Amino acid sequence: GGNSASGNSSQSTGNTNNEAGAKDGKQVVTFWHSMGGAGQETLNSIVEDFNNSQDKIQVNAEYQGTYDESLTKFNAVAGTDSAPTMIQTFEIGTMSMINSGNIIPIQEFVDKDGYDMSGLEGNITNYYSLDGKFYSMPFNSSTPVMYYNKDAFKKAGLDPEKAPETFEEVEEASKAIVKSNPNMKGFALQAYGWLWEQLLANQGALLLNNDNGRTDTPTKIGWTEKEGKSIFEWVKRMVDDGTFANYGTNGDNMVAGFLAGDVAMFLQSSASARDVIDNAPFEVGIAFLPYPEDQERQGVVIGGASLWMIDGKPKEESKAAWEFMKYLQTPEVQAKWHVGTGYFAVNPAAYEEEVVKEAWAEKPQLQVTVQQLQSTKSSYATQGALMDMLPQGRKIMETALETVYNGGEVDQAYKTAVQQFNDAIEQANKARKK
Ligand SMILES: O=P(O)(O)OC[C@H](O)CO
Repeated sequence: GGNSASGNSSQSTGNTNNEAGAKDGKQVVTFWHSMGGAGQETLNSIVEDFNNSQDKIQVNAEYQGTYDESLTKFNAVAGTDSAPTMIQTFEIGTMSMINSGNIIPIQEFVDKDGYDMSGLEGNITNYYSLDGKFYSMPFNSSTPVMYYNKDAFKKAGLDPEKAPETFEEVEEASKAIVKSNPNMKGFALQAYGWLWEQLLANQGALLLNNDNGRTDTPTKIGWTEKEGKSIFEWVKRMVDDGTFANYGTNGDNMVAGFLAGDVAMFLQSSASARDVIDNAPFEVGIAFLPYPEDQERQGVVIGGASLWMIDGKPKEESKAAWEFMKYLQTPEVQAKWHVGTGYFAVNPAAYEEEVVKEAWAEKPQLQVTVQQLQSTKSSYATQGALMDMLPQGRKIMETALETVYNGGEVDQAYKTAVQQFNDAIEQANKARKK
């Protein structure tokens, strides 16, 4: 996916024609995205299919770096002629996009067109529908899963068909791995705020108060000390055991380490499923996210990104982008997207398509990601948090995690992070009131 830490450095942008307006009688749509690797290949192929399917609209898909990088570029050109027609923005950018005044809510197109959004996956609607209104078009939805090396499990005397389910089971399995192969670590957790948020939600914990910002503007953090610390303490135990692989914030290095047999388990977006399964010289298992054994598994929050219509473009151009957005929702396109990447089909009718059935038979791991989403218990915790300071909150948790990876004490790192997180919430509220 397009996350800040594991973003892929691919520079291929497909068609780089960036001129707005009509071209050869065609309406040109400029689409900024953050898909690297298999995501980029699959997206380019879908865009090509769309362009070939009709002769009125030409979509130019342009890779703009990670979600963070793309948003920074966008903020620099918003309101000018260089702004794209539409942009893919990560889920935690939702509130800042809405507050920016730079977008046209998708709901306006839905209403004008009488377009039916009821076919969307319920968890995805839960995340993106605010007071019954869609501001952006759901497109690439993911959640993290646990990837593991089945061959290494066998070698360590572990059952490759039964992945560890709890934090404690992950620790036990990690010890067995290191014992059977001193050159391999047991487990890696990229210092990535998104993963920390998901491990929190899986315990039923809120990230922000006021029901994760779903019923009112948050005023402070929503998790308890026990919930928040459990993740740090778990990692700390593995650091102390010598079973933890420290890749810091670098997701690319972590995946490379897994593929090279340096570590047996890691957490990462389902978006990486095809890249990981296809590139591993061993059998890859995919499993649900772990949780502390004294809690019950609650499930995951929708991650990934959605598509935003940029305000201030000629009407015909926005209308053309809307046609493309609708095309992306069709079962055929969503089926191709799911099997080519590991992202969900936002339109679950896609799972009935032949290409999905074949892919699931051949790579059953792909289906585990969908099962984890569909077995998620609906609550404010798993609906996910909304606030404009969330990207900043992620950075705070990443710094705290890295401190612990590098030998720091949990109590101090945790306390500092909570303080900074609450400060960020307060500052964001003040800034908006100005
Ligand atoms: O890498 P992705 O696209 O699965 O997205 C992960 C996070 O939700 C981004 O905020």
